[in-house]
Amino acid sequence: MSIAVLGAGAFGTALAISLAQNGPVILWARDPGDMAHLRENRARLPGCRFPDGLSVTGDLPDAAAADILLIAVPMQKLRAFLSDHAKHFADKTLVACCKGIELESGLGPVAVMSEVLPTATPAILTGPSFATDIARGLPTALTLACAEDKKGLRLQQSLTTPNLRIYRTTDTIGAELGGALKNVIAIACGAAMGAGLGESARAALMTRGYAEMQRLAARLHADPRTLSGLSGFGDLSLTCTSTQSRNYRLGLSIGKGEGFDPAVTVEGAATALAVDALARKLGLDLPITAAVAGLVENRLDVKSAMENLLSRPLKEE
Ligand SMILES: NC(=O)C1=CN([C@@H]2O[C@H](COP(=O)(O)OP(=O)(O)OC[C@H]3O[C@@H](n4cnc5c(N)ncnc54)[C@H](OP(=O)(O)O)[C@@H]3O)[C@@H](O)[C@H]2O)C=CC1
Ligand SMILES: O=C(CO)COP(=O)(O)O
Repeated sequence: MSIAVLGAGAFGTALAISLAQNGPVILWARDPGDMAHLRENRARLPGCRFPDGLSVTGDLPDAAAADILLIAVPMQKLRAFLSDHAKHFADKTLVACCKGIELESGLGPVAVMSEVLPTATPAILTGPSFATDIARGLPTALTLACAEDKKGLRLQQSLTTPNLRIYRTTDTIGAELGGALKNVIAIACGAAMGAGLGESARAALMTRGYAEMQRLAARLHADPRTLSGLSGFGDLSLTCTSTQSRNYRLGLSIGKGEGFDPAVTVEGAATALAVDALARKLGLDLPITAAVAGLVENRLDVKSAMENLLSRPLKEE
């Protein structure tokens, strides 16, 4: 099965580098610049050399001729990207590699792909993985979710590499929620750490944040086991504890009262707003998510957000 990765950000580039261990891979960039010549993506993933099997193109129809298309553009850009190139994607197997919930619709990547391209086969690749770790060949495990199990099995086999171990599920809703929601909780954890509230506060936010993730997942009929796996508990643990995470770093800067580069991809910011709106619509109580929405919109400071959380009525765990 031939593979192309569409979107040459840090994650798309890292996946292409890893997959090229198995055979030829095409990496599509909207602006390839001198990547092909340098054999490196200096802007997004500096220091990670391209293996011989990786070719770079700016020609989308050429890349989209591959059997499997990994879509690695940010969540809030996904719908427009798919619509703009719909004629090339109509009957394809599309694997979303983004983590987030769309602001306008409250949908995750698989649902957006199904809506825009009803004749394509949608799947999602998600889980705890920093792009640099994958590109450097460090051991990483991810979840591949595809509602059609036979197709999911083929994808699992095609996307496994010597350092990338892929687990499989048919629960696309759980997989996309795990990846999206952990980013929101990572912002909360970063904010607490940045404001000097301590590691016990972070552990409480991770645990109660995980309860919010499970609450929303249950309401949207995800399998609870998915959330306790790589896309959920796994990615939450990684993202809430590492300064490699951009979501965690945004939180840190909010906690410290510092600015943050708006050009950096931080999926949890828009996702917090999308999930907060969705929770209100569904009548669900997601107080940490609501606090993060307040922080990213500058309606709330960390001190007040924590006071709000601590003064809520006492309840059973
Ligand atoms: N980085 C990581 O460690 C991981 C990231 N992810 C997920 O991967 C997704 C992408 O993140 P990441 O690669 O890190 O982000 P980056 O900021 O590194 O790159 C984003 C990429 O998307 C491209 N892009 C942006 N808008 C469009 C558009 N309208 N059409 C086509 N291409 C577009 C950019 O192109 P250009 O360069 O031309 O601006 C860039 O190549 C996110 O959802 C993230 O959560 C998942 C796991 C790990
Ligand atoms: O999703 C990731 C790790 O699994 C990357 O996290 P950030 O987007 O916060 O950098």
